[in-house]
Formats: sequence, structure tokens, C-alpha cells
Amino acid sequence: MHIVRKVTDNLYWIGANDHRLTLFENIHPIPEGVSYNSYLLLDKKAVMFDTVDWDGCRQMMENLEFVLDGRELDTVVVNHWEPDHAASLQVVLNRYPKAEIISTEKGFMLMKQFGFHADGHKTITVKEGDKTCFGEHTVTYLEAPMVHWPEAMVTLDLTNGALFSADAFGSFKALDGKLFNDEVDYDRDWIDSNRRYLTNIVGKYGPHIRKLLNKAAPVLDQIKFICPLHGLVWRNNLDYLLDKYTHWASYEPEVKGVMIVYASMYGNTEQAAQAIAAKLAEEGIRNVSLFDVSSTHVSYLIAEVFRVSHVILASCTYNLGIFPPMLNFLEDMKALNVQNRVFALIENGSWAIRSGDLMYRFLDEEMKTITVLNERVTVASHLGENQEEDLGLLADAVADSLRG
Ligand SMILES: Cc1cc2nc3c(=O)[nH]c(=O)nc-3n(C[C@H](O)[C@H](O)[C@H](O)COP(=O)(O)O)c2cc1C
Repeated sequence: MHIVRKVTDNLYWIGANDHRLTLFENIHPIPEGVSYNSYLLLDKKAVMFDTVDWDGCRQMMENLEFVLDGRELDTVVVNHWEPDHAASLQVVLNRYPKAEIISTEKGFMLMKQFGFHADGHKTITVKEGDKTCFGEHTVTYLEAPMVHWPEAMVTLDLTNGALFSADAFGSFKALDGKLFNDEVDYDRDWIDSNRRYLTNIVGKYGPHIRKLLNKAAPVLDQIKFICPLHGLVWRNNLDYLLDKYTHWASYEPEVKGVMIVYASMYGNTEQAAQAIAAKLAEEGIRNVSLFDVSSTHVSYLIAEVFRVSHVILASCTYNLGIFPPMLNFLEDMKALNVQNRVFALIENGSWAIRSGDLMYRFLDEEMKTITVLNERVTVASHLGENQEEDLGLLADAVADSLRG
């Protein structure tokens, strides 16, 4: 049975939802699933934009055959060759032997590397600014290297304003019948999935995203639909989405707020984290979140650190080092280019307290444009009643920095 949504005249969403995959890229939990978006344009030529992962292949093929309604498929534009989008291409090519393939030079290199058999299919290599006319619709291509692979491009339909944006503007979370941003409560139900996808999948490539946004700027008024390869199609309020992307890609916090992340075996460092959270609340700071680094998947921590301006790290010492899950969080922040944030530290240990100095050194030497506040709380095994003042000084320093 087909499950198809019409995007606009002659343009259809023919993708699939996946609720069975538990880990995206075998690393990021996706408890709300994910969608693989594929699109079909019926012009003089029937043109498909990207395919889907293996798991969605059967659904996509039923959708494709339904919309084609007996027509041949003439063209497949492959914007991105990552297997969650291109895996099903071989099935499409086998079923439609006359289909030609449009992609970039690097894209065709990956096609060969991944072992696709495209013999007999015409391949058309395009580059930035090239145009292709499919009948009434003419499209143009913008190269989008490292958003999120080197071969990636986006395709703009100059006739209907649909931007096939590849992984740019993508999101975790299955569509489950909905398609457009105005069919959901985005701020309530989607933004966290969107942020977690973007920051973890392409967070490292902020400069490349900014470059793409700059390239798109002169044609922005022509863009009527943003059609990514995962998640919602945007057909209004595009400025809102672009503003979010500008923040994420520039490593600028969305809000003034504090994230407290603690690493604790027996609960003593956790208590210090709770105590500082209470102090901040007493200081009138409202936007405070608290996470156990051991039980929170690091992708959620990364999403939150992109959202807020201030971070308090509280870690016990472990074998003269930082507690391993906390070190993993630090390394992930570095890998994803987190910058322009203010940090404060709480350390704990029973005989050689090292975690504070080590976290400071990591933030100072390994990451960019990070401020670490001087005030630090040191816990020797358990927070003493006499340390109320230390906590107060740390809370004051964070609050002052936040308000300043
Ligand atoms: C395997 C292991 C290694 C540890 N290594 C250190 C260490 O190198 N230096 C230190 O001062 N404490 C060390 N500790 C002790 C804890 O850091 C300390 O008891 C701390 O107060 C625990 O805080 P928590 O209650 O938040 O887990 C270690 C504990 C364990 C279990």
C-alpha cells in the first residue's frame, strides 16, 4: 500500500518512516524513529530526488510505482550518497533500466566505491550553478561539501521553489503521517530532535553550513519549500528555521541558561550538583537543566550544550583522571567544535583530587573560545556543611556571568 504526501503541484513525498532502528549511525538513540525522505517530480520527465535506507525500500518502491502510475522513471538526482539515502538506489535502477542518474563528480566516485551497478544507465555529472530542465521545471545545483559528506549538493527547483536540501535542515523523529512544519507543534514536539540531529551529525561542520547559508542567501526569496532528507518539509516560517541554523552553525547559544552535568559513583558529586542547582534557583536563574553523564546519552548532552550559554561540570576523580563518561563528553564537545561557552567546575576525590585541574586543562587547551570561571568547588569525598559559602560563590559567579 502506498503512503504518499503531495508537497505541491506535481511534487510528491515518497519516503518512509523507520521506528525499528534504535541507533542512528549505530550510535545515536532515536526513540521517536526517523524518516527517510525521497521526492518525485512529475514533469515531462519523471524525476526522483534521492532514495531511502534499506529499511524503507519496500515502502518507497510502492510509493514510487503508485505515483508513476505506469510511467517510466526518467531521472534520479542523488544529492547525497550516504547509505541511509542511497542504499535503495540499486533497486530503483534495476526496476527502471532507462533511468539516468544526476550527481556530482565526487558523488559518482562514491557510487563506484559503494559498489552500485549502474551499467546501461546514463550518468550526468553536474557542478555548482549548472541547470537542468525537466520540462516545465528547471533546477539548479549548489555544492554543499561537508554538509554532511564531501560529495553533498542541494538542488533548487527554480520553477516551484523547492529546495532539496540533502541532510541540511534534517531532523530525527519519524513523520508518522505528518509532513509539513505547519502540521506539527514544532517548538513543543520537534525542535529538540532537530537540534540533536544537527548538532551531533553536522555540528562539527558549522563553517560549511554557514557557507551554504551564505550561498543560498541571494536565492532565499525563491525558496518556497525546504525538502530535507529527514524530518519535516518547511513551507512557511523559513526565517525561524534559518535563524536556528545560524545559531547552531555559529556555535552561538540560543538562550542564556545553565546546564549542569555531573559524574558521580556514590552520589556525593551528584549532591554537589543538586546543591548548586538549588542555589541557582534561589538566585532567580530559571533556565537550568541537570544531567547524569553516566545515564544520559552524550548526543542529548551535545544538543543541550549547543542550546545554552553556561555549563557546570561536576566530576569525581577516577584513577587520577576524569571520570570516563565525563571525559567522553568533553571529547565529544571538542570533536563537534563546541565553542563560545562559559564553564564552571566542581571536583571531587578522596585522596588525590585531580578532576578539576584536568577538566580545566581540557577546556583551556583542547577547545576554542571557552571561558572557565575562577570559582571552583572542591569536594573531599562529601560536601561539608561549611562549604555553603563555596557553593554560594560559584552560584554568584555563574549568575553574574549569565546576567552580564
Ligand atoms: C576506581 C576508582 C578510582 C578512583 N580514583 C581516585 C583518584 O585517583 N583520586 C581520588 O582522589 N579519588 C579517587 N577515587 C575515589 C572517588 O573519586 C571519591 O570517593 C569521590 O568522592 C567519589 O564521588 P561520588 O560519590 O560522587 O562518586 C576513585 C574511586 C574509584 C572507585
